[in-house]
Amino acid sequence: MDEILKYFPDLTELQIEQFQKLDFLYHDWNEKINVISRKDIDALYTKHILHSLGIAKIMKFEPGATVLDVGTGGGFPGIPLAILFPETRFYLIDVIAKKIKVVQGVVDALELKNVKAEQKRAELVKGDFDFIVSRAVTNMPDFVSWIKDKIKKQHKHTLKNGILYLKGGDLTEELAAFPKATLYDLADIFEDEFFETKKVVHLPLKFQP
Ligand SMILES: C[S@@+](CC[C@H](N)C(=O)[O-])C[C@H]1O[C@@H](n2cnc3c(N)ncnc32)[C@H](O)[C@@H]1O
Repeated sequence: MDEILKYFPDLTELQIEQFQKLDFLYHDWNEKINVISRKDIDALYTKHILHSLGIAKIMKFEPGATVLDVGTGGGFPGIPLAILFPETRFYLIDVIAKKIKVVQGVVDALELKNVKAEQKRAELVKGDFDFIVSRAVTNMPDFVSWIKDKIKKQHKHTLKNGILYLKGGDLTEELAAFPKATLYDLADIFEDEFFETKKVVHLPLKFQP
């Protein structure tokens, strides 16, 4: 939890309480349904929560904005972002029903009113969103083909809307077809060797697939 406060010192008491509760909730749920690898669960705050919040260091979601989290698994990056931006509406989807069961359990326990979680395949999601976030789901070309018709064509929020994708490793080849993509290095933001190869890819609305 100290890691979160170090980089997000302005949290409200409610947000601190919600982030603190994640420790118990994920340990508890993970006993029943494995959504976080055993070796990572003890580093929950760094490897999952802070990593998810890396997106918030790149983009401030405005009140009323809508965010789709594709392939959320146990709720990453969607749940940490929903705690941080309580006025933003988050729609978390995953194709595996039992993962959504965990997400719904965490959402209910935290009383997060700004989150809807649903078992759904990305390609079948209806609607349009200001932002689409994701972590570790598929390669960028496939991802873009799944979701490119789900970003609002006209938006009243920020000029920087679009896709925010948490990625690791060398992305040169994967992003070759997306010259408008900007890479943000999380190692420049968070002091922990875990973030050495971690990036946020921002692909704005008018990208050219
Ligand atoms: C490696 S996990 C990552 C989970 C989470 N984003 C995280 O970072 O912890 C990939 C997730 O994507 C989901 N997924 C894969 N293809 C999908 C699709 N077409 N639509 C929705 N979810 C999908 C899987 O079920 C799985 O939960």
